[in-house]
Amino acid sequence: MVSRRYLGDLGGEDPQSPPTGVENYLSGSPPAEDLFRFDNTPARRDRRRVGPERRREGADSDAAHRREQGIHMGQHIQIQNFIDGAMVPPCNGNYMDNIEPATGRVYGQVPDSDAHDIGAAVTAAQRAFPAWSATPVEQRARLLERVADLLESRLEAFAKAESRDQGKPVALAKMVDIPRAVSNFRYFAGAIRHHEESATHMDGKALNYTVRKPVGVAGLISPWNLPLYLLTWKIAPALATGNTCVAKPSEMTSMTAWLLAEVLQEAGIPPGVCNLVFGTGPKAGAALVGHPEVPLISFTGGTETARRIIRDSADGFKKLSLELGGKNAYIVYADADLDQCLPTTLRAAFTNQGEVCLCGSRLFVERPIYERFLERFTPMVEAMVVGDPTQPETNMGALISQAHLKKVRGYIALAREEGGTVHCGGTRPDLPSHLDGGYYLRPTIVTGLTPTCRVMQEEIFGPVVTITPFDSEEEVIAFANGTRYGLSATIWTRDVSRAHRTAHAMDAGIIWVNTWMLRDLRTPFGGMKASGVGREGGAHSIDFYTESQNVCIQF
Ligand SMILES: NC(=O)C1=CN([C@@H]2O[C@H](COP(=O)(O)OP(=O)(O)OC[C@H]3O[C@@H](n4cnc5c(N)ncnc54)[C@H](O)[C@@H]3O)[C@@H](O)[C@H]2O)C=CC1
Ligand SMILES: O=C(O)/C=C/C=C(\O)C(=O)O
Repeated sequence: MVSRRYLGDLGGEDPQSPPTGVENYLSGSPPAEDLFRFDNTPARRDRRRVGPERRREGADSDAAHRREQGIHMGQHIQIQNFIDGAMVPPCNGNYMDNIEPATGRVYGQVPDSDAHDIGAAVTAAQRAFPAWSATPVEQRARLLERVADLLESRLEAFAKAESRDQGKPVALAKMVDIPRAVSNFRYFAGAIRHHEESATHMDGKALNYTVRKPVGVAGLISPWNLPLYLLTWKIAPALATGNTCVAKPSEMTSMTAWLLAEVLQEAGIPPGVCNLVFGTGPKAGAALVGHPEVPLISFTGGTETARRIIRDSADGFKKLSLELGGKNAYIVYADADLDQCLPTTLRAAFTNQGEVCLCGSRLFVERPIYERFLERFTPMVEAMVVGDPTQPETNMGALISQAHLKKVRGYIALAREEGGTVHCGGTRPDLPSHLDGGYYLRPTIVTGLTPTCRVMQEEIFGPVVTITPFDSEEEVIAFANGTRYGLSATIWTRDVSRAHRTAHAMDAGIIWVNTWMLRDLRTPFGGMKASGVGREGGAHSIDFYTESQNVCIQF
C-alpha cells in the first residue's frame, strides 16, 4: 500500500508513476485503531494491470488456484523445492511435518533438504547468471512488476496461506505482509530503473566512472515471523540488480515461498534465476552459507544464528548483510500526545503477536504520567481479541510454535523471579475446542523490573512488554542504550529539540518519533551492535547486491 499523502508529494496519482517506496500501513493511516479492528477493508491500491492480461493469467493459473484452495480446504500439502524453474522433491526424499500454529496440527510436509539440493540450486543459479545479468534493466524491471501484479491479484489466497502457516491474523497478512511483498517487487523494479552512478573529473587530467556489477549467486536466508514480506525484501533487490539467487526460507514457514515459486514461473522469470530450497538452518541453511560459489549472504533472523553464519562464511570472504534481533526502547515523555501514542503503542508492542524485530518491547514512561499511562493502556491491552487467526475480529493469533510459546512463557516466569509484577496477561485465553492445540498467549505487561535484569536485556520476540518509569532525559537514554542490541527506538514528545537530542543519542539504526513502523523503502534499514551488520533498503540494497568497479581514464 502506498501512502496517498506521499504519492501526492512525489508524483501524483498517475498509476504509471514509479513506486515511491513509502509504506504506511503499519503507521496510523489507515488509523492506528483500524489495525486492531481489522475490518478487512479492501486494499486501496491502484491496480496497473489490464483486462486481457488478467484473463490470460486466469486461464494459466488454474492449477495454482486449485493448490491455493487446497491449503484453505485443509488438504495435506507437500511442498517441493523450486530449482531451475521446476518443482522437485528433495534429493534425500525426506520431509518434515508442517504444523499449523493455530491448532497445533500437522497440515502438510516440507522438504528436509540438504547440501545436495543446495548444490543443485546453486548450479542452476550459476547457469542462469550470465543471461540474467545481461538482461536489459527495463526487461528485468518489467518481469519484477509482473511478479508484483500476480502476487497482488492473489492477495486473499496468499494472506490466508501466510496466516495458516505462521499463526498471524489473516487480516494482518492481508493488510501488511502480502501488500509489502508486492511493494518489495514494485519498489526495486522502479529503483533499478532510476539508479544512476556519477562520474568524477580529475582537474582536466582524468575521468573516473563507476559501474555496478551483480555479485553472482545470492544466498538469501529468511525467518518465520514475516515470511513472504522478508523473503521478497531480499529476492526483489537481488534479482533487480542482476543476480540470480538461492533462497532458504524458514523451515517453519515455507508455504507462501512455495506459492511464490508458481508466481515466478507464471511471470516468466527464467529457470534458475530464483531457486527456493526448503529445509532446516543447520542443514540446508549452513550448506548455502558454506557454498564456495555463493559470494553473498543476506540473512534475517536470530543474533546467535548470525554469529554462526559469520564464522561459516569467513573462509569465503563473503559479502554479508545481517538483520538481527532487537530489544527496542520505546520512550514516552510526559508531554506526549497520549491519544496518538496509546493506539500506536498497542501496535508497536503486539502486532504479529510481538514477533517483529522492531516491536517496542521496553516501554519507558516519564514518571509524571506513568500511572496515567498504565491506567489508559492496560484496558486497551486487556480488550485485545486473541484467538482464531481466520476471524476478522482477531487482533492477535497464535505464536509460531510450541517451543517458542514455552520460551516466551519462560520469560514471564523469569520476570516474577526477577522481582517483576505481571500487570496483565501472561495466561492462555479461553478458546473454542478446535483451537486447543494452538500456541496462544494473552498480551502481557510486566512492571517493576530493573533495566539490567534478563527480561529487560534478552529478546523475547513475543507478546510481552515491560513498562518502566524514568525521571530524566539522561536516565532514559542510559536505559535505552543499556542493552547489547541496537535495532530501533521510538520517542514520543511534543518538544522538537528533545526529540532530536534523544534520537541523536540512541545507539540504534532506526528511530521513530511520534510514530512506529512508518516505513519508506528508500531509507537505510538495519541495526547497530548485536542487531546487525550492514543496511538494506533503497540505494543501500543496490550497493549491497552489487560490486562497484571504478574505471579511471587518463586524458
Ligand atoms: N528478524 C528477527 O529479528 C528474528 C529474530 N529471531 C530471534 O531468534 C530466535 C530464534 O529463532 P529461530 O527461528 O531459531 O531463528 P533463526 O535465526 O534460527 O532462523 C532464521 C533463519 O536462519 C536459518 N538458519 C538457522 N541456523 C542456520 C545456520 N546455521 N546457517 C544458516 N541458516 C540458518 C533458519 O532456518 C531460518 O531460515 C527467536 O526466538 C527470536 O528471538 C527469530 C526470527 C527472526
Ligand atoms: O523491513 C521491514 O519493514 C521490517 C523488517 C522486520 C524484520 O526484519 C523482522 O521482524 O525480522
